[in-house]
Formats: sequence, C-alpha cells, structure tokens
Amino acid sequence: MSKTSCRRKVTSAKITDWVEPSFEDFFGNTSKASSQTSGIVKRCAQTKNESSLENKQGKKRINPFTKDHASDNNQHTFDYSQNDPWIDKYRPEIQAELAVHKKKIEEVEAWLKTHVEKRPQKQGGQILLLTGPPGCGKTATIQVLTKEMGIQVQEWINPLMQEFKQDLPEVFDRDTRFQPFTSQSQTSLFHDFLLRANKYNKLQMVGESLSTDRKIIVVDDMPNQFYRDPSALHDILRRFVKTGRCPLVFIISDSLSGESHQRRLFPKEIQEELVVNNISFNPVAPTTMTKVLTRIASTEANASGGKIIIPDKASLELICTGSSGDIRSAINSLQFSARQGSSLKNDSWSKSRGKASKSGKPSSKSKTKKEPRKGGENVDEVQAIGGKDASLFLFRALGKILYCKRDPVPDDTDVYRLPAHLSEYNRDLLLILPEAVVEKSHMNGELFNLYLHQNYLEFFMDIDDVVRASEYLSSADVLSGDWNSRSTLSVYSSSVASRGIIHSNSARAFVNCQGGVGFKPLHKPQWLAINKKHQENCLAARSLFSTFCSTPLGLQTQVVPYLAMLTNPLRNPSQIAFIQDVGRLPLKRQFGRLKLEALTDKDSGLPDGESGEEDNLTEMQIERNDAGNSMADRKELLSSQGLESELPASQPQPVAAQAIMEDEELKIEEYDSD
Ligand SMILES: Nc1ncnc2c1ncn2[C@@H]1O[C@H](COP(=O)(O)OP(=O)(O)OP(=O)(O)O)[C@@H](O)[C@H]1O
Repeated sequence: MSKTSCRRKVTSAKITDWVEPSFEDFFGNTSKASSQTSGIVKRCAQTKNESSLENKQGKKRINPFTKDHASDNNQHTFDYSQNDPWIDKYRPEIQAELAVHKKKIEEVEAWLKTHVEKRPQKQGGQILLLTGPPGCGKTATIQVLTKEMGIQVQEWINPLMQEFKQDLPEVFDRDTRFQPFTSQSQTSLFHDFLLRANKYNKLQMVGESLSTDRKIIVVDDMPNQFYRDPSALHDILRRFVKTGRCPLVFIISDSLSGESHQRRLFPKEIQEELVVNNISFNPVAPTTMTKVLTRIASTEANASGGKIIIPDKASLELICTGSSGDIRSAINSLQFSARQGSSLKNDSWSKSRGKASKSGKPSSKSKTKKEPRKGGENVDEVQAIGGKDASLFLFRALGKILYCKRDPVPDDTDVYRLPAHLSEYNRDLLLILPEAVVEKSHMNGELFNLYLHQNYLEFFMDIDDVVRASEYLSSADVLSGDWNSRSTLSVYSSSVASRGIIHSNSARAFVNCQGGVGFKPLHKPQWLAINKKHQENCLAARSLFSTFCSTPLGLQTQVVPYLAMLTNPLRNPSQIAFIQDVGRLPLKRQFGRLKLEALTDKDSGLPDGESGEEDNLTEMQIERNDAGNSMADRKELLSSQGLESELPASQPQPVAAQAIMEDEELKIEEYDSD
C-alpha cells in the first residue's frame, strides 16, 4: 500500500475507535465496516511507525479500582464496561497494580533508567530481551514503566497478508503474465522499520502530547521469517547495535516446552556479541493471581448489582491452577465464567450466587469441601472454563513418574483389589496419568524413555524390581525400534516404560511406604553425549578418509580398525589420532562412568539444536564436507573432538606432507588387495 493511499484512507475514514473489541463475536455487537476500516488505519499506522502498544490498550478507561462503580449511575459507563474484556478494563496502570514480581519490575526499570534516561551520547543501540511464559505480564510491565517514566514507545507489528491482497490488482502485471506481485519481504520491512524508528520521532496523534524525545523501540511480534532464518535477524541487529540511537526491547514468550524460541533467535553467542540484556519473567505466582482475580471479581460484583457473583476461594484457585501462571488466561476465564453464570466446579460458584458481601470479599460460607480423590488418576485434570493446556517442564514430568505419588484405596470397595494369587501386584491408586504427564512434557516418547532409563535406578531399592523395570524398558524399546511404525507406537512405548517403572517399584507401591527417598538430582541421558560424539566421529571419518569411498559406519567398523592394525607410520597426524581414538578397543584403558550432566528445573531437555533440526543439520554438514573436504573443516572437526593436539607416544609421529601423499596412495592399494 502506497503511503499516499494510506494517508487518504486515514483522513477519509476519520476513525476514532482504533481497536476492535476482542470479544465482538461473543457479545454479538460486531460492526464489520468499522472493524475493516480500523484494520486499515491500524496498518497505515504501522507503515508510519506509529506505536501501537498504546493502541493495544484499548479505549481510554476509567480505572475501575479507583472509581466506585456501585455509586455510579451512569448507565452508559456500565454498558461499556460490561462489553469490554476485563483484561483491558483492569489492565494495570501503575507499578503497584502489576501482577509481576517486584524484583523483575525493578530490573526492567533500572535498565530503562540506565539506557534511556541517563543515556550518554553516541552510545549505539542497546538491546533488552524480555522472556517468560505467555501472559506473565512482560508487555504490561513495559507499558506501565514507559508510561510512568514518560518514554515514547515505537512498536513493530507484523504487516497483515491482507495488505498484499488489496494491492494485488495494482502490482499484478498482466503483460508479463505470471509475474509474482512485488512486495517487500518481512525482513526488509523490519529492517526499514528499525531504520525509520531509529531516525525519526513518533508521529503525534490527535490528543497526544510528545513532551519528550526519550523513546524505545519495542518488538513484541517477531517477524516469522526470523524463526526460519535467525541469521537475518542477527545481521540486522549487528547493524543496529552500531548505529542505533535508542534502545530496542524484544518481548519473546517461551514455547510450551521451554525456551526454544529464545534459544533459536538469541543464542548465547549472539547475546554476548551484541551485549543483550536478558530479563526472564516467571509465571504469575498463584497468590498474586488470586489477589488480582478476587479484586476484579469484587469490583464487578459490586458494580453489577448482584448480577455477577463473586466466586469462592476454591473456584478462584481452580482458575489459577488452570491458567498455569498466565494472568490473561485467568482473567478471561473469570469473565467467561461470570458471563455465562456458569459454575466452575460442582456448581460451587452458582451456589454462592447472591452471597456476595458488600465488602466484595468472597463469602467463606461458600467454601466447598475438597473432593475426595476417588478413582485416582485423573483427579488433577479438572479444568476451569477456558483453562490452558498446561505444560510441564521435563524436570517435573520425570519427578511425577519417578516419585509416583499415590492415594489409598478406599476401604469400602473391593474393585481395586486383585485376586489372591496376584496380590503381590496390588498397588494404591496413582495420582497421575502417566500418558498425560508425557504429553504435557511436549517431548518425544523415545527421548522421554531415555530420561527415565537414565534416572530410574536411584529410586529403586530392590534388585528384582530393577529387573522387572528393565524388562519393561526393553519392551518399550522394541515398540519404537521399527522406523516404519515408530511415530505411531512412540506413545505406547512411553506408556509401557513409564507405567512399567511405576508399577515395578514395590518400594513406592503404597501411600504409607512412599516417604524417605528425598530429593534426587536428575541427569541427562548419557545417550545424548554418546550420540553427539558418534555424529562427530561420522563427520570426521568421512572427512579424513574420503578416499576410501565408504560409509561412515563402514569406515569406523572396518576400514579404520584395519588401518589401526597396520604399522605403517606414513599417515597425517589427524588420521593417526582418529585411528587411535576409534579404530582400537582400548582394552587396557580404565573406564569410569561418563560425567553426567544435571537436568535443571527449567531445562527443555532437548538435545542441542533440537532433535529434528539436528539430524538435518548433520546431514547437511556431511554433504558439505564431502563436496568441499577442506583442511579447515578437518581442523575444526578435530579440534572439536580434542584430537588435534595430542598424539599418543605409541603412535607413529607425523612425517612430511610429501610422504603423507605417497602413503595415502599406497594404503589404498593395500586396502583393495585385502
Ligand atoms: N495486574 C495485572 N498485571 C499484569 N497484567 C494484567 C493485570 N491485570 C490485567 N492484566 C492484563 O493481562 C495481560 C497480560 O499480558 P501481557 O501482554 O503483559 O503478557 P506477556 O507476558 O507480554 O505475554 P504475551 O507475550 O503472550 O503477550 C494484559 O492484557 C494486561 O492488561
């Protein structure tokens, strides 16, 4: 869209309502025309680098916490607030209202003070990276702090594809037939945006005062292209760091299984190179969340004159648990539940209808008794309306399987008791559903099994139990052994492994014998390190012995062991070192256990570079090595394996390059004649 056409549309439309209400469909007051025009205005605003962070906040609101709704007779205000999403209506205005840990707010504030307020001239562009789970208040924190400190915000929002559709007739060239319409790539648009935002001040909108020239650029909505090609982002940032005149803030939400987006977009080396400051937010704490929800519910109950009731403590707790520390999701759940007049759990909320006290505090009488955990396994699966798909960090998921908490079997029933001849297999009821735990860890079943295999022994006390558990692990391995059916059977495989380990552990079979294990550190599987070493060896073998035209496996199992038996000293040092390392079984060497790498509570547990992509990467590297086969590559490979420097005294020492060349010719003959 050209700038002129964009401007024309803005002036003719004369839109004052910039934001479409998020629940238009829900409340049934959709006005398509207005939403379309507001969309156009929004896009034009982006083209002009207008900050939309404030627009996101919606209409100017009267702070419901400071305004007494009960005494407010203005019907219009009430209608407006009823149809407004509560996350906008109750968005925090001051630091004290933020449901974010004080320390985090102070960290962000200190960074903004250093890099915006006390910023020395010609300092270059600094980068701040805010990470954490979705809805934990990262954006809200930036909004509140910039407002309080009087800092302008210029925000990048990804251009909509609709823009291209609208412009299609203009850019489609009929004469050249299938010429694709020309449009700028997302990367170059982002690059241009940064240039402009860096150079020019924010446009002054009607009713806005630009009393300050202090500003930051915020990227909350990362261009998708950078997920595919992070190096494009890195190049742009390198330039920005040199030429930038104001700080740049990235807000990136963690993915369900951990921090993979951040790792991809801002790997450690880039963070060090560009001096990126990373502040990581935690999920909103349940106590803070409950306080915010109670406050909102009380305000709404008072304002609605009894139409909306205050949920009891148990219902609020249910919403908090279901939202996994996401305040946006929690407030939305609260609003949906209140709106429908529906109950959250066993009609507990509707039971308290009409009991809302004038003080707005939840009535203690409405507390419901905690449900007995009958039937065991899926008791923690009850979700509040709109509850999120909770995810579990691998550390916790493994803990749930290995510690396998149980509940006693009810005395009044025999359904859970096995016949006498199977009595040794009697167990108390499990509190978890192993398959759900594996699913929530967002990890491939096979990899999850590896983690179980690495860690289960520490939790066992009886050798017979270990034998049974290892049999289950073997069966699980067989299930996922056939590549044809691997993807289908992987779920069953992890089910067999986790249930097998849980059931085999007789030391944790009943509630009364479950104590005493204490905290056990968890470790990453040795397989990961060994597999990595194997991949490196494959690369090295192909690179160093490419003249043998064999597969990496053939080289390592046939060629290199054979070469190791020959006493011909004429080989280059890298080859000698590799033969020494891979071609001989070190019978005399004492083997200790490999040093285990601890698994931390927020570790995603995935291999470096993430599994699927890693395989591709390795293949690509192999191909590249085959084609180029340069000495530089070889050196790099060997130094990564620590092979470059030392040569064992037992090995023949390196000789001149000429001799090496001759020797290689000779060796091929020897090998072929065998
Ligand atoms: N007390 C509060 N503290 C923080 N946010 C609140 C509070 N009350 C309401 N909210 C609303 O909750 C939402 C929090 O979402 P926010 O955009 O800040 O999350 P985020 O961490 O940036 O995650 P995402 O990247 O998914 O947007 C905002 O819409 C905010 O207005």
